[in-house]
Amino acid sequence: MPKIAVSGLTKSFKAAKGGQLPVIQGVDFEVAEGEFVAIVGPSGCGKSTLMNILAGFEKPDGGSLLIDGQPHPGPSPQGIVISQYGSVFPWLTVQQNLMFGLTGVEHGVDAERAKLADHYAAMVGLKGFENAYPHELSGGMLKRVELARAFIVKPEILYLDEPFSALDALMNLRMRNELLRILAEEKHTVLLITHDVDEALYMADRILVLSPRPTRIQARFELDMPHPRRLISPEMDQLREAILKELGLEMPG
Ligand SMILES: Nc1ncnc2c1ncn2[C@@H]1O[C@H](COP(=O)(O)OP(=O)(O)OP(=O)(O)O)[C@@H](O)[C@H]1O
Repeated sequence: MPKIAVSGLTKSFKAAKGGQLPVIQGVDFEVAEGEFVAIVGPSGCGKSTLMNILAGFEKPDGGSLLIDGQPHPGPSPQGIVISQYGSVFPWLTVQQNLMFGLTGVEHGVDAERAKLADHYAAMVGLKGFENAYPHELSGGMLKRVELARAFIVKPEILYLDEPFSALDALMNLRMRNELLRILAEEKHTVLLITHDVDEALYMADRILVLSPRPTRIQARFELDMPHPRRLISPEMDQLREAILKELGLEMPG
């Protein structure tokens, strides 16, 4: 059974000038457990709307969305979203931010939760910063706190909505490697929404290309390649060109 099964999904919004603005027009795909699927699409096509529906924050008008064969349970710790905007609490230390989501009895007493928080802080390279406040950290370090905060609750699905797009180019590349390293240790199902084709090529097992709004899936690409990947190779160049062509960007011959 697929982890996520989406079929015939549709969504419209009320348009500012009256009438309906169709945004999603019949999206179908499945994601297997442990698979990393990237969804790329042109600006304004409906990527964030699709992600909000997939993560359970928004209801579709039509179609079905099943998680483990069941109707979507809505937002829950089973599915964690990481977006470009960040969600770290500025008034809590790194350790307190990481402990925040550990509310279950299985997480034990405070001392055990603090130990778990420190383990995850170390996993994302923040050892020694457990007692630092967010304003004392760089943008890349804040992103690491967010990754740790997502992984510590052991979500079954990670929803990544342009997670690294607010970082500078070098930090963006670092965080891709960091994410892949953690995913190799702790297998999760991942859905990444991005406009960055290279980000998708670097990390995903499969890439779905969305059409302009009202969006549907226009093309699908399989990437049966081991990690770490070289972004410059004849195979990657061919894939990149094919995806950019689907997005309406022809490379000069
Ligand atoms: N709550 C809403 N009410 C009305 N219209 C909306 C709403 N949310 C999104 N839209 C419209 O739906 C369309 C798709 O928006 P969405 O943010 O999903 O696109 P996107 O592909 O994520 O965009 P970008 O690449 O620029 O981030 C846009 O035209 C937007 O104005």
